[in-house]
Amino acid sequence: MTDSQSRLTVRDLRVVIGGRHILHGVRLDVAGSGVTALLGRNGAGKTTTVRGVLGLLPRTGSVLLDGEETVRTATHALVRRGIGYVPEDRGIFAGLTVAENLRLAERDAEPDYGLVHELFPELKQRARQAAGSLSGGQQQMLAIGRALLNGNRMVIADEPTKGLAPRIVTEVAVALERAAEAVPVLLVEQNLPLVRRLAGDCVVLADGRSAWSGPAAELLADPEASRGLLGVGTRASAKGGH
Ligand SMILES: Nc1ncnc2c1ncn2[C@@H]1O[C@H](COP(=O)(O)OP(=O)(O)OP(=O)(O)O)[C@@H](O)[C@H]1O
Repeated sequence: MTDSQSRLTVRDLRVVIGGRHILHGVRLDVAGSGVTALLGRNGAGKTTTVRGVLGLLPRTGSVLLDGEETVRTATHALVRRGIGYVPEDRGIFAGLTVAENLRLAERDAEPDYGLVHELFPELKQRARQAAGSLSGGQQQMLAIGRALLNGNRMVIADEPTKGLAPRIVTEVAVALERAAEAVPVLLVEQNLPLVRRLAGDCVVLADGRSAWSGPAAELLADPEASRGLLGVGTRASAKGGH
């Protein structure tokens, strides 16, 4: 890790939806480099945490981006301050071409197409193809590429490998690994072998709270802790993949 300061520091994040308390005080630090994984069983609150951080849901608590409080900052302003988002459903425009999807995401005066095309040469080759006709893996690469186009301070990717074939998961993993060389990544992920490969630190949520945080390797080396926190044995999940 080149930067010991947290890029994102979340404290006591609380979200209430329709009168129901979904997050009860999440604590999360995203390192200044590399991949930090956000883990937890289905329904633990991972997506709600991401949406809360981004201001897509009303939230209270503290969300510091490079030490600056953003908990009252609107989503559009937060995005301009440098958070790239790869949503769970990828959020690409199926009827537009690959190039048009990227152009729509341009924010900086000089968007970094060099980085995007270096990481994902296919996006250059398929520039004129309708995004809706791309494979799931290619669409994911478009979604990640779009988040890397601008000089972001960090990227948040919500389950980018969900539903992808194993070979494509490997491609997305390589892409994320390379993306994390350029910008710190907060990765929501259920694929534990992928977490083992990519993540430095991880935070595990349970019932809308942070239940564990520390080095991902440490958690995944402890089958009992993994089973208790994630509901899976790490050996079984290594075989099963997802
Ligand atoms: N819009 C909503 N209205 C009501 N309840 C919601 C809403 N969004 C999320 N929840 C509830 O909040 C809890 C956390 O959901 P969330 O999607 O954040 O979990 P998750 O950890 O991302 O799960 P998964 O791994 O299945 O995506 C769940 O019990 C879910 O049913």
